[in-house]
Amino acid sequence: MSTPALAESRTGPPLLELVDLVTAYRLRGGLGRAGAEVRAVAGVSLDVRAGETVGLVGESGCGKSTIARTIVGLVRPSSGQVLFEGRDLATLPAKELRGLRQDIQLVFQDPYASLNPRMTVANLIKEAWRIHPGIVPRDRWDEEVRSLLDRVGLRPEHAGRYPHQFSGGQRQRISIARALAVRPRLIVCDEAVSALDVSVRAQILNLLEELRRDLGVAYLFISHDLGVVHHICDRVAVMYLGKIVEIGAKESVYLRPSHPYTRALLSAAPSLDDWRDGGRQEIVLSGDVPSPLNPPSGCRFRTRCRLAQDRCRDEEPVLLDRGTAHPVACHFPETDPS
Ligand SMILES: Nc1ncnc2c1ncn2[C@@H]1O[C@H](COP(=O)(O)OP(=O)(O)OP(=O)(O)O)[C@@H](O)[C@H]1O
Repeated sequence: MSTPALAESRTGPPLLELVDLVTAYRLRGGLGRAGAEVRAVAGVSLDVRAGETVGLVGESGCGKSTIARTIVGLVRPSSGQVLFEGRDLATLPAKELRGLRQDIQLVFQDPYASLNPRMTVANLIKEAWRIHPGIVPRDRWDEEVRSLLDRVGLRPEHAGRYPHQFSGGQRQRISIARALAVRPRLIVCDEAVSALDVSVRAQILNLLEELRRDLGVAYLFISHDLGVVHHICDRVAVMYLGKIVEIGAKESVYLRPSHPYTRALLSAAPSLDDWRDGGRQEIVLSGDVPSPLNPPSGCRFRTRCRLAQDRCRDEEPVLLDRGTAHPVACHFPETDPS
């Protein structure tokens, strides 16, 4: 359901730009690791343009949520930059930063955890206007709540109800309404549809797509589900152990994956069976994801890669167009159709 034209025309300036972003957590204690640093995001560059949907995929623990949390300011980058329309979030004066925080909203996997159970839907939405005054005049709040609920497919009478009175899909609609209340330019969706069953998931994806079409909102769409990302995104970035290993237009990455990790992920995604006509052999990844506390030398994927050679141990591959259809961080990318 994405717009093919957008995938090709990346002309405007970036709305969001991550420049060599590193985000590390310092461990507090236990097992002699106190003070050790987990580089959950280990040098990521990525951009999202206005009205675009960029997917970020990878196994659990590869750093996707840390990227989301860094973008919205819940954790601070250790180095590198998060730029919004060219402005560095780390160096902006507090007042400008507040305005900018309004432009970027986060929608989580578990809407129940992010919705205060003691507030009605109307108050949850109005709270956003209390935090960011000046968006909607107070005398229009009730009217605007009704219009937002309508926008996300809920009814006016839902305004007076509490989060526990809704289904999972409806709660995610409330989260989206609350995010939209501050008129964001970018919504970071962190596994936003992962907890929903298939039919509700499709409804929420269609809603996000509709909002993009009507309001021009852009998405950074984080998911471990390659089928969902294929459905909604224009571009896709594949992450492994804190780094992007392959990035490009969705059609290019899905039809011509070049990194052995991307190939393995795609081959193992059951939700893509319809799309690929059942033609792909599953590539089984051996071993576990290494700890980001002590990542392998050279290529981080080499300990699980069936194509690894000595060079992969000695030299870290950078993200480059290597005669592949799009940039890939691999010394030995595969270019034949898989
Ligand atoms: N607060 C924290 N303190 C220490 N380490 C953390 C913290 N949060 C995350 N990590 C570690 O950082 C790495 C990346 O975690 P992150 O949650 O960003 O990955 P993810 O790809 O979003 O995974 P998931 O889909 O399971 O949430 C993991 O190794 C995780 O254990």
